[in-house]
Amino acid sequence: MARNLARILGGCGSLVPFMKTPACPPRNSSSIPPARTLVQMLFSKSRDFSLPNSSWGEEMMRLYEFYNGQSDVETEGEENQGREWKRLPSYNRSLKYATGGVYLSKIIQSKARLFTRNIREPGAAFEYVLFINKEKERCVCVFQAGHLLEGPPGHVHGGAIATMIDTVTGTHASAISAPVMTANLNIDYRSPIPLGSTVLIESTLEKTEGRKLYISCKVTSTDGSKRHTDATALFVSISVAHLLKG
Ligand SMILES: CCCCCCCC/C=C\CCCCCCCC(=O)SCCNC(=O)CCNC(=O)[C@H](O)C(C)(C)COP(=O)(O)OP(=O)(O)OC[C@H]1O[C@@H](n2cnc3c(N)ncnc32)[C@H](O)[C@@H]1OP(=O)(O)O
Repeated sequence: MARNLARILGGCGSLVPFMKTPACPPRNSSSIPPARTLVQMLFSKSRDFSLPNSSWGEEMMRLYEFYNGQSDVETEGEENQGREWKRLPSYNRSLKYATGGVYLSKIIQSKARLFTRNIREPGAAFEYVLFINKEKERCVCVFQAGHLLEGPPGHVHGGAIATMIDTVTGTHASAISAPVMTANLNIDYRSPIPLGSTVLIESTLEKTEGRKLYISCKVTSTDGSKRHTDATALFVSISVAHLLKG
């Protein structure tokens, strides 16, 4: 299942064989990238945004190392090491493999990118890493909120918090039953989140009913002493055809 999610979450490099035309056709020869750049575009490995970068603060690094130390490292063809958690890689494309259809094909060839992984400046916006427990009952996300996410002065915008809750619960639901879409999201904002701080976002699978997955979520300070946000979410499993309607 985790491998299945990793496949869906995979990066844009692997889309290339499925594309009939270049992602951004050049208007004239002067806009053709140099050969070295083309080689990099075709063969470089997509950036995994869930790995540490220079913007991660002390608390972000401490928690990353804490959960990563309890996580299996995925290696091709090797047995799991039996640890409790697994880090979920994260790329700036939400789809790895095109499944056909003109609408989807247009999206893939467009500039569309996964919202939370769109801002390339390290530390500017959504810095996060997600871990899922092996039984998939729980996910934990370590989130550091950058300056572009300001809402009330010095604090994180409520929409940015909602985005992260949707991302964590949505990734959790996808790991259980991909693909899914958010049908309902309820949020109680209890205390503001200081900009630049690191918080924990934890999701729990409450129940499944046919195609419906009910997930609860809380955002707390990293020591658990402060409750920032509570949420509940309903996800519905969809067929890929649902996304092809346009
Ligand atoms: C190939 C794709 C792969 C994707 C994989 C991604 C991998 C992860 C990648 C990157 C990680 C980032 C993760 C981010 C996650 C973000 C997710 C979003 O933000 S999604 C965007 C916002 N959501 C919408 O735009 C939905 C719009 N709504 C719909 O499309 C439909 O309404 C939908 C799919 C939700 C349901 O439509 P129906 O036709 O399939 O099914 P019906 O029959 O209406 O509902 C099914 C059941 O759900 C209940 N239901 C539906 N909506 C409900 C609601 N709002 N409240 C309560 N119940 C509801 C119904 O009553 C029904 O229940 P009964 O089976 O009869 O018991």
